Amino acid sequence: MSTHIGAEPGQIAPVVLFPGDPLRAKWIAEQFLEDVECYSEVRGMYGYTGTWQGTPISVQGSGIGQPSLAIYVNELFRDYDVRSIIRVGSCGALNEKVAVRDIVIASGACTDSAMNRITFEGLDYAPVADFGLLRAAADAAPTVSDQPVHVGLIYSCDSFYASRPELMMRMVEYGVLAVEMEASALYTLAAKHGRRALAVCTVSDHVVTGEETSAQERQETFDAMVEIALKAAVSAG
Ligand SMILES: O=P(O)(O)O[C@H]1O[C@H](CO)[C@@H](O)[C@H]1O
Ligand SMILES: O=c1cc[nH]c(=O)[nH]1
Repeated sequence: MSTHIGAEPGQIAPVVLFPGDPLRAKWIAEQFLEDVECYSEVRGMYGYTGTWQGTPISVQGSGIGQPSLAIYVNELFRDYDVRSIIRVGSCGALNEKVAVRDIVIASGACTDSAMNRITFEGLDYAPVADFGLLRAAADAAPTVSDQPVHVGLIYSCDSFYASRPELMMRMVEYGVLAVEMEASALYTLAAKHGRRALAVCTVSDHVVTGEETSAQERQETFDAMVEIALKAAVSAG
């Protein structure tokens, strides 16, 4: 067992779907996987392993924010030899071309986090998705749903309630599509460990217009994102 995950070696599949919300992990396991076992309830950050169309898949909650996510990513790669992690998250749209309920596949993730600054000192590292997973997800998207899909940059922000929202809008001037709180650390740690990572997010609200989805809509639209992630995981091998 690792420090924060209560699984024995071998209980976690090589591919992990990785929502922020541990109850979304439970929902994904119940809705999409067969022969499911719960391998961890430590801190209520549920982890499950099952199969999807015959392929072993795990789903693990990451918690909110990069420090929390980084704990689980490090332990999944280091202690459980996980090969690929696909974040399935919610995000806020940042420009008028992206609408609520659209899907955003993050080719790269900007951040205001100090985590990379400490690692890279004065250098700016560019955290990017694994290209094989990215291509597989983009190819899978139209086969799953007719929800619009955007591939591009997102912004992993440390603050949900930003004290300086004008800085978030500066990201928009440079083509950033959406804001969430985890992908940048996920991509950086995957690079460090020589593993693969991707973030597929559903737009749950619009930061500019204030439009929001209802809880029921969130549940229904999250379906497509999960299916895209599962298809990408299987087809990218
Ligand atoms: O829905 P999840 O995956 O948690 O993702 C988004 O939702 C949380 C904020 O409400 C942050 O974790 C953000 O990244
Ligand atoms: O606006 C949003 C929506 C989801 N997640 C975020 O971090 N921000």
